[in-house]
Amino acid sequence: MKIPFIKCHGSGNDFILIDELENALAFTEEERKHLSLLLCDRNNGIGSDGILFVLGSDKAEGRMRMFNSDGTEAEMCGNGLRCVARHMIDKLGRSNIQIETEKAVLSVSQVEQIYPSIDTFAVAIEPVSFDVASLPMNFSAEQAVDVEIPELSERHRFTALSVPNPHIVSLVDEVKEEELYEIGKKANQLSSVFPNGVNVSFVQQLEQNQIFARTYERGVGLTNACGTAMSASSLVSTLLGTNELDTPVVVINKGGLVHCIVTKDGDTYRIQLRGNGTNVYQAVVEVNDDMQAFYVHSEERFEEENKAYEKLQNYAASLIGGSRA
Ligand SMILES: N[C@@H](CCC[C@H](N)C(=O)O)C(=O)O
Repeated sequence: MKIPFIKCHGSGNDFILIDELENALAFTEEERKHLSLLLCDRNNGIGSDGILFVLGSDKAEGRMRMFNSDGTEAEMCGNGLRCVARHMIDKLGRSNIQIETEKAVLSVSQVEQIYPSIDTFAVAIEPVSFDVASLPMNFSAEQAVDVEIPELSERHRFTALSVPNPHIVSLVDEVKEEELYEIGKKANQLSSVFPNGVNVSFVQQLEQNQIFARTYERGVGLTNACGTAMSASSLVSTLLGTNELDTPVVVINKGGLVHCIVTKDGDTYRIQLRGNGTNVYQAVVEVNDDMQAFYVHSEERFEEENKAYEKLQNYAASLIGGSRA
């Protein structure tokens, strides 16, 4: 079968976007899982953190389903939703639409650029809950805000929240990648505490309304950035750190930067995530019937937008004293 796709990314969190509706494809659940395992593989596949399947919806202009590279489906994907928003906005020629996701119908729009020449998309990250049952997480209280999880680490404190996929966030003085990898891996093997797994983030407050976030993603491992994690991290560092409500928090990540705006409406927190939705190339992948082999042809690259994105990446790296040269 021939499958047209777009290779795209949000903050370097990269995806294969397949529009099932546009291409008259209707995969079974097993096929979506198999395609994710086959195509996301960094060594033998196309290589990506996940697949974004775009489907029709009777509640919104479109529907997104997101599969991690290990073939599991996630409730939500913030960076992926920006890519799907861009795809649908380009397709429909409208700058404000709604996309159905597993847990909610979410507003997405094209907004003011966060950096010169970077088309920017704002997506709602909702619903947000601090109830441990919403992750789910087995814990001795209804919420786990700034608590120790001795099974995971004796050094760090964590806050658990769903946005609506499951996250734990730890504010640290310095993000140590190896330590994050170990804790993230352990958390995803600790089914007595996190029966459905969890995304684990380390967050460093750089200055007021500016943080650096790094995430070990459930179903993937360490990624350049995770949109829901950056949203969760902005909220947690607003509650426990020095960020302000209603003010863009600049979240620097390994793949660039985004802005997150946290608002409070009564007891409800809302987060808006703003950032790129960059297309790298589009192509057609031919997959054999048993989904064990594939061939990619007719690749068309989007050079200009990728050059523009490199400038954003260099700028983001300069903010944390790094260089991508
Ligand atoms: N990278 C995503 C999140 C993808 C899903 C996550 N790994 C999970 O299983 O919850 C994002 O940008 O939010």
